[in-house]
Amino acid sequence: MSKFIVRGGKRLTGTVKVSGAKNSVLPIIAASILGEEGVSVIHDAPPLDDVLTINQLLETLGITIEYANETIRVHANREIKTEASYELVRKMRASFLVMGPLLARQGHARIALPGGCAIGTRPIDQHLKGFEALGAEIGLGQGYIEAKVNGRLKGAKIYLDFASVGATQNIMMAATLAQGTTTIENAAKEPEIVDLANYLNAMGAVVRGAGTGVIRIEGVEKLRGANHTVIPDRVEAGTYMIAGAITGGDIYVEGAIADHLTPVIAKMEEMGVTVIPDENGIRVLADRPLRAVDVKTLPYPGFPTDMQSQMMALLMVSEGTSIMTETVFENRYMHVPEFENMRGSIKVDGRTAIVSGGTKLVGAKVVATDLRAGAALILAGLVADGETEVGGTHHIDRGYVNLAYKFKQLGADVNRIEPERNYQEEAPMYAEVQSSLA
Ligand SMILES: CC(=O)N[C@H]1[C@@H](OP(=O)(O)OP(=O)(O)OC[C@H]2O[C@@H](n3ccc(=O)[nH]c3=O)[C@H](O)[C@@H]2O)O[C@H](CO)[C@@H](O)[C@@H]1O
Ligand SMILES: C=C(OP(=O)(O)O)C(=O)O
Repeated sequence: MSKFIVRGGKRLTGTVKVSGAKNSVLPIIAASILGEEGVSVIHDAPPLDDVLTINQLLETLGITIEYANETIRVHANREIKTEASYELVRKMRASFLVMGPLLARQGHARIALPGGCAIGTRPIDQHLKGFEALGAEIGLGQGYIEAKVNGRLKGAKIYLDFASVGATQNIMMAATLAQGTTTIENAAKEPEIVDLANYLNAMGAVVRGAGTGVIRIEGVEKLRGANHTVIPDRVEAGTYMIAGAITGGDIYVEGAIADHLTPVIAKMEEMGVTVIPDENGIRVLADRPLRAVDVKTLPYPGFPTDMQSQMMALLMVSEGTSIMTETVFENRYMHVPEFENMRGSIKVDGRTAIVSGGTKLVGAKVVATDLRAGAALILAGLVADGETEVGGTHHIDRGYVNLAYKFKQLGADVNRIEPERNYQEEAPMYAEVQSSLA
């Protein structure tokens, strides 16, 4: 079984470079389905398991994908199928993002139900409400959701009950080819929504207001492939920023965009970390004891839920008691028992976690229960006494490119131990990506 071995006690220094954002590239690859003419070229596409999964999904639809040197070329200018199988959708919820583009372009999509996962039940009712408002008929049966429309979708006004990132993206993509104007109210405002809107507009769509709570989409007849560079991953950047802070280090996170990380920077500064952004990245310097702070996760521009577990690792070793409140997902404290194995002191009551700081963490065998939990355990391992063994690496591979290598560049003692993988057998494309990185 593959695992990360972290030996604590190293102060991190130096530079680490951020990869393209997982949560941007996935919807952008899904949106490429809309390119009936030409080819899409997507730069800074990080070689992550999730990216390989969505590429495979598009290939099962009959789309040709070329992936080398972090650039993906999508040839969707051909006949495509409209069914996404359970095998691929179950691996990754974001697979459901192909529904909007398929429905818009083909008038039909049959996608396996994405189901729940470790961080909560994650319903898709807001996506479906949007598709129905645009005139689609939705059917549920035998583990699949089927959506169809006679002719084109029709623009509509859609109010989201929650500013869901996925629902905003799915509806935005569906609306690009609808007849007339669509307005999404209480839309999500994440930078990944803006990145997707920029890509759609480059394809010929007319999307306005992305990044605000109201997005307007004027439907057009046809979209074509476009060139696009994915934004840097703000969650990966935030994870390394916390690594700098937790080890009392002095690091530069190259490519990090401070505007995308405002709440993370604000909380770190409140704790006593010095954060110095410039136009190419962010320097993080921690040269004094850190103070406890309270943190509440919220949709953007609030504190990101995807940084909650990493922040909790930092709070465990800061002076004082902190209150963490998770408002986005109802069950995102699965990492707490793992932290407790490392002698972390945390009391969870529903959506609240009370973190007693000032803990001397001790290395232990722990397991990543989800992607960010895995990153947080590695962060805790960086300051724990002795050795921390982090299992569940498949979660971490969904979202962090070359994690052990990047940590080593900063001087951390993080190693990946793994049985030989037969990349060729697992996914032919994997072999290509790995060799392009070598
Ligand atoms: C691939 C990707 O971009 N994933 C991100 C995306 O996930 P995702 O797009 O799945 O997250 P959403 O914003 O949709 O979900 C947020 C909340 O809304 C609820 N909800 C969502 C849709 C719906 O139809 N009904 C409903 O009730 C969810 O259960 C959850 O409690 O945003 C999350 C919130 O920032 C991040 O943690 C994920 O990393
Ligand atoms: C929850 C996450 O991703 P996903 O929505 O793909 O599960 C994440 O990136 O932390």
